[in-house]
Amino acid sequence: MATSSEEAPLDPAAAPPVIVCVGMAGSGKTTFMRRVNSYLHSKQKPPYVINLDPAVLNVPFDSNIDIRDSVNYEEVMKQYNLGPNGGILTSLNLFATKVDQIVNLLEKRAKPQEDKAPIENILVDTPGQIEVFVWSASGTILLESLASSFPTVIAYIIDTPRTTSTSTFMSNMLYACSILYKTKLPMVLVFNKTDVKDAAFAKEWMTDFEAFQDALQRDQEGDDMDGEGGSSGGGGGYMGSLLNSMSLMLEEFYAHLSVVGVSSKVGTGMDEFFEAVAEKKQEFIDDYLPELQRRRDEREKLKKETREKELDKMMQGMSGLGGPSITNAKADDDVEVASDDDGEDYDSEDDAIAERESLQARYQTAVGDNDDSVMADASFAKYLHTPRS
Ligand SMILES: Nc1nc2c(ncn2[C@@H]2O[C@H](COP(=O)(O)OP(=O)(O)OP(=O)(O)O)[C@@H](O)[C@H]2O)c(=O)[nH]1
Repeated sequence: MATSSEEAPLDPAAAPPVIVCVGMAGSGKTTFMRRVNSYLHSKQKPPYVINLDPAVLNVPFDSNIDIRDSVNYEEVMKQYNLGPNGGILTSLNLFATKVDQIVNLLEKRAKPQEDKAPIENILVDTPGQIEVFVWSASGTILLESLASSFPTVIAYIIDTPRTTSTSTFMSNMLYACSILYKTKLPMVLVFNKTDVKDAAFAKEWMTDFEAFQDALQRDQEGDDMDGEGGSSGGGGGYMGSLLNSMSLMLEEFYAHLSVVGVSSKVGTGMDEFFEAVAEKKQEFIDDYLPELQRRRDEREKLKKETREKELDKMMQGMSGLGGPSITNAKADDDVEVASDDDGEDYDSEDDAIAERESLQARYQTAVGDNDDSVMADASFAKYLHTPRS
């Protein structure tokens, strides 16, 4: 029987976009996800929701795939003796081993089916600790796997009222910039909580360098009034000139972003957000997909070269066994090293077996059937269900 991976790949233009929501703790990421979810439901286009935050207590919307159904975060911390961040990271690592299953399932759901309409949007919620997700190997694997089948867009959520000083604004922009360069995916900047503070100031700072200069000046004056060097913005002295140069440097970065203002609480800005997602989806197809393909080809080439090198080495080794070597000294060395290695291997073999067994036991607990399992069930597919309610 043909597996989904053998079936015709999805046409990127017809494939649903994957919207990956990232944002600092308290930026309103969960509220935003809830709003987007209900907006799409109101348009009769229910999204496919994936929760990748193993530590979240309550998700105020139904998710189709929930990392918590597969990995027991508390148990991971206990079993591996980890803190909260290590627990999230290890949970993501365990979950990342199942990414092929997820992508296969999403590919199936994105194609027309007899009984179900194909999904039109895939929403992904990520852990509040951005760095754990964005900078971890498993985060990269998850994102790359999704991006290899679907146009993937990052929605970076920003707390607008807390970004009104030039220095916090710049910190946020640098963070967004680092995420963009790390993930290499198109990004929509979502200025949230616009019911409290309009995002016009931020849009202006991103498009008009002089407006940012004026704001810097104002922050500096504010700091001077504080007397102590102040904390309102950090526009003065060394900080002032640093912010100045950075805003110049970031001009190119701003040019590649879509910026929208939303209020997750009130519900404004949703149409603009989806327009931005459509724009970034097209950008993904035009710019990112060829780049992704180039990287994939490069990786394949490298793998092939390594394989050929190994094969070469092996063939040389085999021909060395066939008769007297013309480079005896080298051959002697080789034998010596080999026998040394053998001895060491034998000694450490017991350790290796013990280590393997203990790892095996932990892994068993992680994925196994016992009650302490950190993986709620090894037969993962059964958790890839439709919304619960
Ligand atoms: N006024 C206003 N408040 C908002 C908005 N969106 C979120 N909030 C509030 O911001 C706070 C944080 O929102 P969350 O959605 O929990 O933020 P989060 O980024 O998921 O936070 P973590 O769960 O800590 O990662 C809550 O008190 C929300 O009610 C908004 O658009 N307007």
